[in-house]
Amino acid sequence: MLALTPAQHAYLASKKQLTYCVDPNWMPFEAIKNGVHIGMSKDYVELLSTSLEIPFVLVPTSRWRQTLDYLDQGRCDLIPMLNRTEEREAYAKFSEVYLTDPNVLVVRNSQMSSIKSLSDLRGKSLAVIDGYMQEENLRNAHPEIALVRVASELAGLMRVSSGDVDAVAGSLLAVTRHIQNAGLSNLHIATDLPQGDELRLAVNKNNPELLAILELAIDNFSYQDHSRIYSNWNPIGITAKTDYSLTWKVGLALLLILLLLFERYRTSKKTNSLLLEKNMELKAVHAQLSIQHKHLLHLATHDNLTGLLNRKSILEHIEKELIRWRRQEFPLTLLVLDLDKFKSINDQYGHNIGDSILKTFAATLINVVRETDFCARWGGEEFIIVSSNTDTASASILAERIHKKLETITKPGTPVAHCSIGIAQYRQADDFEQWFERADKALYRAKMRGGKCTVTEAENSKE
Ligand SMILES: Nc1nc2c(ncn2[C@@H]2O[C@H](COP(=O)(O)OP(=O)(O)OP(=O)(O)O)[C@@H](O)[C@H]2O)c(=O)[nH]1
Repeated sequence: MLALTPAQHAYLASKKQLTYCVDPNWMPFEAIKNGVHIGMSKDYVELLSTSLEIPFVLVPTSRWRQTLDYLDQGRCDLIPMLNRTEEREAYAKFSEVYLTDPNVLVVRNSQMSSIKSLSDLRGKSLAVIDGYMQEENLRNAHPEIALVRVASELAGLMRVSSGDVDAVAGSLLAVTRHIQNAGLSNLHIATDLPQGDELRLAVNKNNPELLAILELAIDNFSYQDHSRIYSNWNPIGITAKTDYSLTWKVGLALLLILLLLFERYRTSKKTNSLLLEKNMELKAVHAQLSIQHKHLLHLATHDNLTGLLNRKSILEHIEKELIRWRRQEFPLTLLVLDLDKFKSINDQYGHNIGDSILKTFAATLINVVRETDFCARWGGEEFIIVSSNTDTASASILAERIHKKLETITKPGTPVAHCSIGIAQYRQADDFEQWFERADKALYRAKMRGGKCTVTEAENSKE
């Protein structure tokens, strides 16, 4: 059950239904087929509709640009899967990221060795999908590349395949699906692009109430929901199927070799195309496995609930950071954070609200720290931040920002969460345990002062 405020209930009751627009041609993420919405976003929309108890009605569009225009003009209430970009922020507001997919550069096999990264495309042509995030990113970041706008990923792949343009940028899942379905065997994935898809829900910027409601519903998506939707539209069973068909095709290839004795020219052509087809299948399987691998790696290194690094993985980062420290000493500071009176929040509001506070707290840390800092869930309601090139004084400023931010981000229906923070700067000859213990003692002192405050190791030792 979602913790909606009375105002949010009234908002939904007055709307009666929510309208949405999708990309008409972006499988497996989403598409419109014979007027019906299909793809992963369809399943997410159904989840939203069930948990908010309101019908979601598709407003069909024929091109992606039109989908964006409809949101801008308020002709639909939301787009369920949208990357955030500077240009889109002029008319849309975005939820947290809830689905990611790498983006890749695809080239012809014959250009495999000459185009290995974006920098090899200087003076060459690159197909981008009209209105997609990559069009905006690459237009701004790589003016030296001649961009060719195309209507869809498939149109871009066909033009690369025919030699009309040199490369195309697209989402890994969509690109591998098209290459496989259209049998574009002369294409090859050259590299990952720096920016992949980070998909969020988007509403018209004049509608922040709706965004707050949708965010509550997204928070409720479970890991099982995500993996069920992913496997609905990206069936992993392909590996087993491919094995059988490979066996069958190898048999056929042997038969063709016998026929070679009679029809040398025709048969060799067929064998060649068969091998190319198998090669493509292997590439597709390889791409699927690499997605699964990334997914599993993420599960092994990140905390399931908050998405932060887990304890095992932060310890590995710290080990590397200490090796770096020994080469070039720099101020390196550890912050240990613990939510205050969390047991009584759980007791009073229930475990689900407790979980939601942990997630919001984690998102706050990620927002506040620098890109070079590492944040992790240490366990339960305890978190740590390792901040490089930061001394105790700067870490105290960071801690203050966290306290302040917590005051402002409380969601409707949830209590204000506070935390206590202990800080210790790394010292030569410390091992991690000694360093952690010093920060933990400072945290204990902060708790003794009643919580909602920061104590540095220096203050702690004065007392
Ligand atoms: N909802 C939720 N609660 C958790 C999770 N992990 C740990 N907890 C709870 O966090 C609470 C921690 O309680 P305590 O260690 O007594 O700490 P506290 O109530 O925050 O008290 P102080 O730290 O002294 O302010 C326990 O009730 C745990 O069950 C989690 O993943 N979700």
